Amino acid sequence: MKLILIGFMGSGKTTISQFLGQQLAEPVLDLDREIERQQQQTIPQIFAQSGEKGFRQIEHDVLQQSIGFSGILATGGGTPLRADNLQLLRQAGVPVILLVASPAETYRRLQQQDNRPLGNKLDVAGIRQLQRDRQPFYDRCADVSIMTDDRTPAEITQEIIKYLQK
Ligand SMILES: Nc1ncnc2c1ncn2[C@@H]1O[C@H](COP(=O)(O)OP(=O)(O)OP(=O)(O)O)[C@@H](O)[C@H]1O
Ligand SMILES: O=C(O)C1=C[C@@H](O)[C@@H](O)[C@H](O)C1
Ligand SMILES: [Mg+2]
Repeated sequence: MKLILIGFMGSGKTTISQFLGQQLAEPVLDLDREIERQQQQTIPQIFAQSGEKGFRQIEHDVLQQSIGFSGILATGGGTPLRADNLQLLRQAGVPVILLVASPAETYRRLQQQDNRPLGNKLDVAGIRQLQRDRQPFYDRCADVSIMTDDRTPAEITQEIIKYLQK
């Protein structure tokens, strides 16, 4: 593993991981996509069948399998919430980068897709509250935090590369 991206839904983990993979010529593993591949179900289908509790257990198991992967790991928005996941992410011994977007920008981005069972029903106030609830978990995990509002994926990617070169 070369680096790990964490952050709230819509902060850009999946998008930025693809840019970083291109720029750094590293393979990319997206935890949500890997879960869907292994389960042969979409994330909404897993939530509908097994609930959030079932999803979190699958997420943990797939993270445990994936943590030895050498490349760029994009996590799910809730991955750092479990203490055992936090431990796995920290033990990887690579930079953990937190991507941040404001509630209004997050709302705007989440409108573009209907594949987040925990995000799609939230209004801006609901997003602000859930971000607040999760902030301590993200902070415990992250080495550095990067604001993504009003910046293109290419600009954010360059900032991360600069950080890695320091
Ligand atoms: N810097 C940015 N500026 C504008 N739009 C962006 C930016 N980064 C990502 N987006 C858009 O926001 C949406 C969410 O991005 P993405 O899927 O990468 O988020 P994510 O952090 O992986 O979310 P999740 O935790 O739900 O997997 C996408 O439609 C994407 O194109
Ligand atoms: O923030 C969350 O709890 C989630 C984020 C997504 O990446 C998915 O992992 C799933 O929709 C749950
Ligand atoms: Mg994603």
